[in-house]
Amino acid sequence: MASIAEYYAGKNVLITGATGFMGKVLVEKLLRSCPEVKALYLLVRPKAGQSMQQRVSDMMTCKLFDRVREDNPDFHQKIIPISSELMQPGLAISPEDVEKLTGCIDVVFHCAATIRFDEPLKHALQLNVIATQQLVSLAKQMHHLEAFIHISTAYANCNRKHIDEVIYPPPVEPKKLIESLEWMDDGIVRDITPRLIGDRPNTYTYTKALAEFVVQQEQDKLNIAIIRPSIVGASWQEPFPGWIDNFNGPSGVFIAAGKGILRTMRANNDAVADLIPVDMVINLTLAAGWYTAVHRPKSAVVYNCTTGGINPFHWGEIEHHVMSSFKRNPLEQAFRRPNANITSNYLINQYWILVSHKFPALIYDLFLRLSGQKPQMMRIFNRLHKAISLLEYFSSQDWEWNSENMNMLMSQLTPEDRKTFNFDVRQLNWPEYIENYCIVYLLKRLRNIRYTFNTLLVVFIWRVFIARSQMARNIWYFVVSLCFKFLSYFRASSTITN
Ligand SMILES: CCCCCCCCCCCCCCCC(=O)SCCNC(=O)CCNC(=O)[C@H](O)C(C)(C)COP(=O)(O)OP(=O)(O)OC[C@H]1O[C@@H](n2cnc3c(N)ncnc32)[C@H](O)[C@@H]1OP(=O)(O)O
Ligand SMILES: NC(=O)C1=CN([C@@H]2O[C@H](COP(=O)(O)OP(=O)(O)OC[C@H]3O[C@@H](n4cnc5c(N)ncnc54)[C@H](OP(=O)(O)O)[C@@H]3O)[C@@H](O)[C@H]2O)C=CC1
Repeated sequence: MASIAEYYAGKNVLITGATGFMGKVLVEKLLRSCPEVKALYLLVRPKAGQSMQQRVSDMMTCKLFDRVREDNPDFHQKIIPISSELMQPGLAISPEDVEKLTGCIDVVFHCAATIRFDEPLKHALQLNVIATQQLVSLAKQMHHLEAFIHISTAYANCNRKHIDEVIYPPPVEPKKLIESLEWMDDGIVRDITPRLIGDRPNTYTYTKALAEFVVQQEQDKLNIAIIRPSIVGASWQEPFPGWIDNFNGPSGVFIAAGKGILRTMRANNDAVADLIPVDMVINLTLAAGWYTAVHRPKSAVVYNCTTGGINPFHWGEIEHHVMSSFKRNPLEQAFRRPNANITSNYLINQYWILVSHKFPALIYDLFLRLSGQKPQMMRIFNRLHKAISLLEYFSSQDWEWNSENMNMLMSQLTPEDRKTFNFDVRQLNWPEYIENYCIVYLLKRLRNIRYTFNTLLVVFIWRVFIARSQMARNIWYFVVSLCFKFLSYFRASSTITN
């Protein structure tokens, strides 16, 4: 049987959400560990004044792709951006692109979603459910499609305590919900949202559950796998330890605690913190793509991609390791010395919010006002309180996920693939992982300080040298005039070509 890299050799892969946190890691890993992959078609939208091409070019220059760049400086030739806005009918893909994609795609990875916990229901439904439905329709037209991999979340069924690797009946028939919300204005939808989502905490988990059902409906026509990661954190090993590019989930909490801003949060010390590193999730996703295409299971296979049942770590331990890491390696410009505590007691938490958050913020803002500056600390705390209030549901209780399919998949890999696409969460050393998670921010800062220091040093030595030596002065003027001539030449040639 073909190894994972052999399977992807010569394949055309379609990826949605490639500009996001997990999508980037997926693109990087495919290019690095499956170097014979034919092409990656990325569905990308223009955003914040940047064209789709510009966004993809910027993404490929980021540090995450350093190792790929080293192995293959021309890797960008394998990336084919396709303009697509998933909120639009037909995903706003041009007819020419639809023809191109239906004719050549072998594997689809659907990562795009809105992961905001406060997303209005209509918007979350449009992106997480309707866009998924449209992508599935497009996939059904693909002549050579071998696998459709949908990224869901382990919390899609967080209204249950024990979660098996099955697709549970949806809380409502998605088609009916879409039809009924169509005619309602945003105000009415906002009012009825709590009743609709019922015992789920937000529109995110609710719409991700509906999306799983939508994908499952096509299991007779497509080879489907559904990946359900729990809380996706910084990378464990690849392409280097501690890579993260956002403040979602625990990352924002860790930084707020490291900066000494966050002092208290509601979480259960003894509850399992089901964190999983992004590189492990992506390794499992690629392995699932391979398995689905090669074995073509009769029905959709669900992979609960979690750590708690196999290598549990608890919020209390996380608190301990995060705080000790920041105490040993303090962040720059911290508001106060880091000292955050978690408690499951509502009243104790409220007390500390008053004493350790609101009171110091008030004093600091008073100081800013008196010194003629704009007060800002209370605003920061209000936003932080909003963010953590949305996360507390996940840190105050625990769930049990069955992960038999994850174990089954691991047993199917060759020993070589088990190393290259490692998702064996038993190998995770939590204290070491947390240390890397926290320290990466510090390293970035230190690197900036080191660059600034080195630049200043060079300028200083040069100034001293120039002031003392006629020869150094001559070399300096020669180099400057050469640069000037070069610039003039380029300006002139670009004017001619325009
Ligand atoms: C030592 C202690 C150990 C204990 C530690 C316990 C950790 C317990 C984690 C559980 C984690 C469960 C995760 C479920 C697992 C999925 O299913 S994963 C999907 C995860 N999705 C998310 O995490 C998205 C959550 N975020 C959101 O929904 C939105 O960002 C929010 C929170 C509603 C805020 O929205 P917004 O007000 O429009 O503004 P936004 O620009 O997004 O952020 C505003 C500010 O909040 C801050 N912020 C955003 N997110 C966070 C955050 N997670 N934390 C802190 N600040 C944040 C931002 O930095 C920003 O600050 P400024 O830069 O303006 O100063
Ligand atoms: N992060 C986590 O902890 C977890 C994530 N997941 C799941 O993993 C997947 C990826 O999550 P993650 O990478 O963290 O999310 P990000 O928010 O980092 O990325 C979301 C991606 O979706 C794209 N997207 C959003 N809206 C649109 C749109 N209208 N049209 C086109 N593209 C759009 C974004 O593109 P753009 O850059 O243009 O905005 C981005 O590429 C999601 O399905 C999520 O549910 C599951 C469990 C945990």
